[in-house]
Amino acid sequence: MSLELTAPTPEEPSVADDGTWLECIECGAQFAPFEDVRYTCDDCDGLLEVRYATPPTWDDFDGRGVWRYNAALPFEEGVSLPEGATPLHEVPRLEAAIGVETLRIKHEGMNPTGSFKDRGMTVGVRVAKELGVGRLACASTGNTSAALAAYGARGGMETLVLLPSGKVAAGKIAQAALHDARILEVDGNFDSCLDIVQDLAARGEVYLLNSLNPFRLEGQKTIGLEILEEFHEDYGTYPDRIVLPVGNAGNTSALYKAFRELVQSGALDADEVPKLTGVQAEGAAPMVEAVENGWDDTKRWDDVETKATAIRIGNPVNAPKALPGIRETGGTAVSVSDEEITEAQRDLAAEGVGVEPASAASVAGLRKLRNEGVVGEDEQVVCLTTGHLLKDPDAAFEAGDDPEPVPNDTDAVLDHLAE
Ligand SMILES: Cc1ncc(COP(=O)(O)O)c(C=O)c1O
Ligand SMILES: N[C@@H](CCOP(=O)(O)O)C(=O)O
Repeated sequence: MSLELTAPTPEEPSVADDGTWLECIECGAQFAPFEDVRYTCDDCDGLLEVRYATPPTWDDFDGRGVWRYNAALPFEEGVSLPEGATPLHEVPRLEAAIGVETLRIKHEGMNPTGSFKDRGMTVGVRVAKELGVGRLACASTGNTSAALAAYGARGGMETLVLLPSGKVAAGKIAQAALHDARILEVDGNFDSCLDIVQDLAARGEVYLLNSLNPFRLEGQKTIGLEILEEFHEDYGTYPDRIVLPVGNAGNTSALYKAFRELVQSGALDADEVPKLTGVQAEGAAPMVEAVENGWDDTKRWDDVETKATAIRIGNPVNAPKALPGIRETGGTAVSVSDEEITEAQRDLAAEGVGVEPASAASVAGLRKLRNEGVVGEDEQVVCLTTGHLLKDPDAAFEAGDDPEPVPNDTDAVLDHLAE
C-alpha cells in the first residue's frame, strides 16, 4: 500500500524529471510530471501524488515562507506574493478552558489572500506556467477562487471560477471580482461546481487548480513543515496532535504527505508524527462517517448545509489520500454543530485571533474531543485556523455584538456608557 507512514523511499523511475514524478496512489502507474496535463491516473482514474527520489531533511530548508521548503517542492521558486510564515499563536485562556497541556493556533488566515489556499496556488500557478496552459479554473466555496484570482493575476494568466450561488461569503467574492476572475454562479452546491470544472478540464478548456491537482497539495505540505519546525523550536518536541477543519480533505492529505516524506528521509521518527484529527460540520460530514465506519473512501452527501460555508462539501475528492493519513497517524474525525463553531469563533476572537467560521471548527472539535476524553489533558495540540475573519463579514457580525447608536454629543455618550 503506497500510503503507509513508513513506506520506503521510492526508487526513481525512468519517467522522472529532476528526481520528480507523478504516481497513482491506487495502481502505482508513474507519469512524467510536466510533459502532459493530467490530474488523475490514465489507467485507473486514481488520485495522483507527486513523488521525489530524495525526500527532504531539516538541513535542506532555508529562507522564509513556502519557498523555504523548496527541497520538498517541485521547483526552486514559484509565482509568489509571498505566502506562508504564518503565526503560531499562543492562546493561554483557551488552552486552560479546553484543558490541554499546550494549545497553539496556526493561523493560515494571515496568508496574502487570507487563507491557506495561497500555499497551494504559489506552486499550482508555477506548474501551470511550466505546462504552458491557458485559462486557469476552479470550483470554490470561496477561498480557492480568491487565491486563484490573485495568483493568476500575479502570473498574468486568465482565471475562471465557478461558485455555488448564494453560498459564498462576501469577502471571497469581492476578492475574486477585484482580481479580475471571470465568476460564474452555479445553481448547485460546491460538489456540482467541481463536477463541471472537471468536465471542462477533461475537454481541455481549462487548467484545473482545485486540490485534485496534486501540485496544489505540494504547496500545502508546508503548513505541516512550518508547524513542526516552529513547535520544535519552542518546546524541543513535536505536537502530539494537529486538529484541522476538513472540506475537500486537501490539507489532511498534504500534512500527511509532508510527515511521510520526513519519515522517509529519517528527519522524523514514525512515533513523532502528530495525530491528524479532522473536524467537519454536522451538516457536511462525509469524512467523519468514513472514519467511523473504517471506509477507504467517502460516500457522497448530496444535501449539505452549514454556516461554515467554506466546508459545505459533500464529496471530498481527496478522501482516499486523507483517510490513510488519519488512520496511520492514530488520529480521528469528529463533527460539530454550527452553534459550537460560533462559540469557538468567539473564543478565538477573545484571544485576538479573528477567523472565519470553518476555521473555528478545529477549536470546536478539539473542545468536543477533550470533553469526551478522546484527547488527553497531557496533550500538546496545534489547531489549524484556515481563513481570516474578514472573509465572512456577515458571520462575524452575527457572532459579535451589535454597534450601539449614540447622539453626536460627549455627555450623551457618557450617559449611554453609564446605562
Ligand atoms: C477556510 C477553509 N477551511 C477549511 C477548508 C477545508 O480544507 P480542505 O479542503 O483542505 O479539507 C477550506 C476549503 O476547503 C476552507 O476554505
Ligand atoms: N474550501 C474550498 C473548497 C475547494 O477546495 P480545494 O482545496 O479543492 O480547492 C474553497 O475555498 O473553495
